[in-house]
Amino acid sequence: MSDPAGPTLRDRLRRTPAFGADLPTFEPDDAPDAPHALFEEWVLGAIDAGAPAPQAMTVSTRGADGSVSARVVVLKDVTAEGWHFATDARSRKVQDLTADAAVAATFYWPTLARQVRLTGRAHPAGAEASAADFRERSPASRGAALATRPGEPLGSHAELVAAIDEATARADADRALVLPEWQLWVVVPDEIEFWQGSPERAHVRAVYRKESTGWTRTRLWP
Ligand SMILES: Cc1cc2nc3c(=O)[nH]c(=O)nc-3n(C[C@H](O)[C@H](O)[C@H](O)COP(=O)(O)O)c2cc1C
Repeated sequence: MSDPAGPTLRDRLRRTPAFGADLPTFEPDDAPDAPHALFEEWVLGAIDAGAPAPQAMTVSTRGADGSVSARVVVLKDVTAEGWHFATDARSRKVQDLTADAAVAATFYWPTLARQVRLTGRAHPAGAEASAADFRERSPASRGAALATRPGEPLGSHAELVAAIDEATARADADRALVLPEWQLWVVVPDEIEFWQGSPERAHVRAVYRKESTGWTRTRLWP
């Protein structure tokens, strides 16, 4: 709780700057023809600049009942096919995407004041790619994935820790062990927006849209 005599939460939020001063620039006129190349440039720039969790991707979905939800996942790769992430087939996001493939994915690199927004559709990458992704995980990550029962009520934290210990030992003993519910998913965008914040508030915004002839690129008012 904040000190009742001190500044309010509202004051603190208003006084906290959203961006730093030393920001990169973005010139859409010089950007690559395909958004994949620009995204790669930006995510590599975020990694090289030491941005925290540069691979964090917020995936937003819509369920069969129309309810929406969003959560952070780890970006595994970007290929000509799309943006890859891995998850458990029993999770809400997979239930949502199975009912409705429409998806949005968002990246934000705060120290660079850069945001990327994708919208499109998602599909599973297939059993082989999913198993390969699972096998590439560390024993601890495989153990954690094997132990969990996504979204089910959990009695205590100790129960989780014991389940992870037991599953990690199994994963350690058997390199070939794969969680059947492990799924690699691919987000295939039809629109990608790149946004570069500016200390002068002249933010730069450009959107790529997929047309039958290829990608178009348009500068937008921020
Ligand atoms: C930084 C970060 C990375 C995460 N990476 C993943 C991931 O790669 N896959 C995943 O299923 N959940 C990941 N999670 C957990 C999800 O955000 C989410 O809590 C979980 O997948 C359940 O989501 P759902 O019930 O909406 O499907 C991550 C969370 C954070 C904060």
